[in-house]
Amino acid sequence: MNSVPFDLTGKRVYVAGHRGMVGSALVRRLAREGVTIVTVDRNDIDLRNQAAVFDWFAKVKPQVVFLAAAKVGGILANDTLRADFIYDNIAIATNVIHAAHRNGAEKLMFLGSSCIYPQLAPQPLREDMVLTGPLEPTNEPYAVAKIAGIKMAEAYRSQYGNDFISVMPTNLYGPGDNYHPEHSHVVAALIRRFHEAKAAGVKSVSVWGTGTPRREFLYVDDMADACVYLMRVYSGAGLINIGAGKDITIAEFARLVADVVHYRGEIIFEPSKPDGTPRKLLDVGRLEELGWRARTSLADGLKQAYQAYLTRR
Ligand SMILES: NC(=O)C1=CN([C@@H]2O[C@H](COP(=O)(O)OP(=O)(O)OC[C@H]3O[C@@H](n4cnc5c(N)ncnc54)[C@H](OP(=O)(O)O)[C@@H]3O)[C@@H](O)[C@H]2O)C=CC1
Ligand SMILES: C[C@H]1O[C@H](OP(=O)(O)OP(=O)(O)OC[C@H]2O[C@@H](n3cnc4c(=O)[nH]c(N)nc43)[C@H](O)[C@@H]2O)[C@@H](O)[C@@H](O)C1=O
Repeated sequence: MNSVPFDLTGKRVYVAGHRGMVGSALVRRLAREGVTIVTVDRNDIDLRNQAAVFDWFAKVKPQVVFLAAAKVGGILANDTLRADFIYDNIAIATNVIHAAHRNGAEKLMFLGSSCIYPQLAPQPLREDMVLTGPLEPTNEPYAVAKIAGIKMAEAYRSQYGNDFISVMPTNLYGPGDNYHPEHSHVVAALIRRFHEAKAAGVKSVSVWGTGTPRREFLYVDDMADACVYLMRVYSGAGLINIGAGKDITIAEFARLVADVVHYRGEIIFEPSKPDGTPRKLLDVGRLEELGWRARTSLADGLKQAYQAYLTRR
């Protein structure tokens, strides 16, 4: 596996999706790197608009690109807004990756997701398991769009020699998360639901599904640190999983969140809501071989995430 030092110092670094949870964590993390961070608001450039993206790239010519922009959501959003998830995410990936190539970007990192792996693949999930089996139905459109982005990065490396890499993050949480009652991921959803139940003195709180699926959670500032680290040290066609290396059942996780929020009521499960894939623990062997490990424990991360929720603007 190639480990080629890439010096970020003094470079013009474009963070696509800079207002999002990962994008804002990347901006925080890159502030320590002596780079010129370049961003553009969605109201100015909709990354689904190819002409606008090509014009902007030709003017700004970012040297490095973190492609964190995407249509993102939890299991219910993915399962209901299926056309939006595939259209937006294929459009964003194709426009930004091609624009980076056309304008000579020295390096680009595409952010995929752990949902690209087959629904029932052996665990933990290794990077070579992509496309070895059927995908999880609830987020298949999103996963197909992410796989397209991965394949584009590989194809541009093969045909044009572009140094475009792809990383596969596990479930992420932390400051700047999306707290939408239906469309959020489980961490933000339960922080908000338990907090509101505590404030209202509600006797019980419902958690979707059976509580039996297992999930791995990585604090978003660890994710940003891993991305900057890999941008500096990794250059290759293969994917790199970014994870915490351990998982937990949703039932145990809900208990953890209730404890952090100090909610004392009952937790009841709603089996009519989708469980999604039973497990998606990432194999982080490649990441550790490259010298990076997650530092924030789930207990500490949840405390910080709850504080961020309480102080969010
Ligand atoms: N959250 C998670 O658990 C995981 C996330 N990922 C990946 O990490 C990346 C970031 O995710 P996350 O930070 O959670 O997502 P967010 O939804 O928090 O951020 C996504 C960002 O993309 C921007 N964006 C979306 N559509 C467009 C568009 N058409 N034009 C311009 N900008 C757009 C949004 O802008 P605006 O805010 O203005 O709408 C937002 O800033 C994504 O690629 C996602 O697939 C991977 C695995 C897990
Ligand atoms: C990152 C990943 O995120 C998505 O996949 P997911 O991991 O299934 O995402 P999730 O966080 O929404 O659910 C995790 C588990 O949690 C349970 N669960 C309980 N109660 C709530 C709840 O209130 N909200 C949500 N969302 N889930 C709940 C839920 O039933 C499921 O078993 C992909 O669409 C895709 O976007 C992707 O790549």
